[in-house]
Amino acid sequence: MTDPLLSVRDLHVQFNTDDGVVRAVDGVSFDVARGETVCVVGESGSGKTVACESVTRLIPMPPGEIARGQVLFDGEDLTAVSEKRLQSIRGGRIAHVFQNPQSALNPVYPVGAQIVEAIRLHRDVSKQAARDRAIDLLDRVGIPEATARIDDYPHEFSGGMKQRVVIAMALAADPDLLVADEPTTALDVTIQAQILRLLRDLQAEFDMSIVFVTHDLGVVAEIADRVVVMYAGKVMETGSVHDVFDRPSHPYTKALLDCLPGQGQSMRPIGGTLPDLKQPPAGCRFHPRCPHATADCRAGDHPELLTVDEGHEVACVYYGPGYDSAVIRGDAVSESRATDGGAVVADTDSEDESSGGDSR
Ligand SMILES: Nc1ncnc2c1ncn2[C@@H]1O[C@H](COP(=O)(O)OP(=O)(O)OP(=O)(O)O)[C@@H](O)[C@H]1O
Ligand code: NI
Repeated sequence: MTDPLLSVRDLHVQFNTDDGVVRAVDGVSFDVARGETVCVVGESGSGKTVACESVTRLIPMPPGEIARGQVLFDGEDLTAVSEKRLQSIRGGRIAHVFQNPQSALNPVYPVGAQIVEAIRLHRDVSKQAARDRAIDLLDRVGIPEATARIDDYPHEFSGGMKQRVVIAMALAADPDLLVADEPTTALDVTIQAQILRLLRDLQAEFDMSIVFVTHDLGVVAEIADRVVVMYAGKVMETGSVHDVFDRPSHPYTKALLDCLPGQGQSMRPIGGTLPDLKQPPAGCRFHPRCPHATADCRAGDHPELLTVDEGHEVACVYYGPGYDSAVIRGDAVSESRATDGGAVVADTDSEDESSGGDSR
């Protein structure tokens, strides 16, 4: 097995504010293999952006601080390298794409000039060669008539087309890793789907790894190889997209999946709110909202990640000694569904039961 391209290890990122220390990322570890798409998912405020921006130290420091941990990129610890070294990696070997394409484009320059600049920043090529490559990139990301549009200004493109331009710019230096933070959230649904398909195609073509941040599990199903489920600064569950969708094993993951709109339903939020990251609850961060919480969940440290299947890890006491994980995984639920109508989970909804009990 080759080393992962990116290995985030025991990362602790905090914000030292007047009101106290916000522990936004609190001991997060995950790997990204070459050519792999890893989705980081979780509710708003769970630390997804802070974790991903810390990879290239994009968070404001101060008030931000990487208090502990390592970010190994191709074996080099990016938390320890010089700012100069980091600048050459940013936009070069690691490219970021953000939610709002507007913020990545300069309104006073034509898009082509901006892509040419991005290319020439990281590659020693002539202006003409860079311009040809810019046209090629615009074409590859699906801008129609790229040759004619290269000298257009950002405002002459629609939101979806602008995001394509930004993606072309991110690809300019042929990065090994693309970090995309909710790149489709601001776009309408059809455009979202097109951009996701585009990223999937480009990944294969450019042989990139992608870290994709989203709070939308529908998007995860669409593009992820592996998934990191975050909650309140912690990794709650991690595994392949099949592990997480077919055998969700943390009550939080299950709750997120239950929020996915089913037939004729709209998105439902999980009950309760995120904990205060300045004073997180003792024990499992999710216990105040968890229907299965026991005294063990309410005391001590947040549970360790435990391996439940190869490559599938869960931070929940139910996978430790003395507990029956079937209660969470639902093996017991489907059993009892067949016999007593599935009264194990608290949210028994009689209408759901009559329509087959499919709560997803
Ligand atoms: N500059 C800052 N100063 C203080 N706290 C911050 C700062 N930036 C982020 N935080 C806090 O860090 C926590 C994690 O935020 P983050 O943006 O990573 O969440 P997220 O999972 O990306 O959410 P979203 O889905 O809304 O983008 C939040 O509680 C947020 O308020
Ligand atoms: Ni975010």
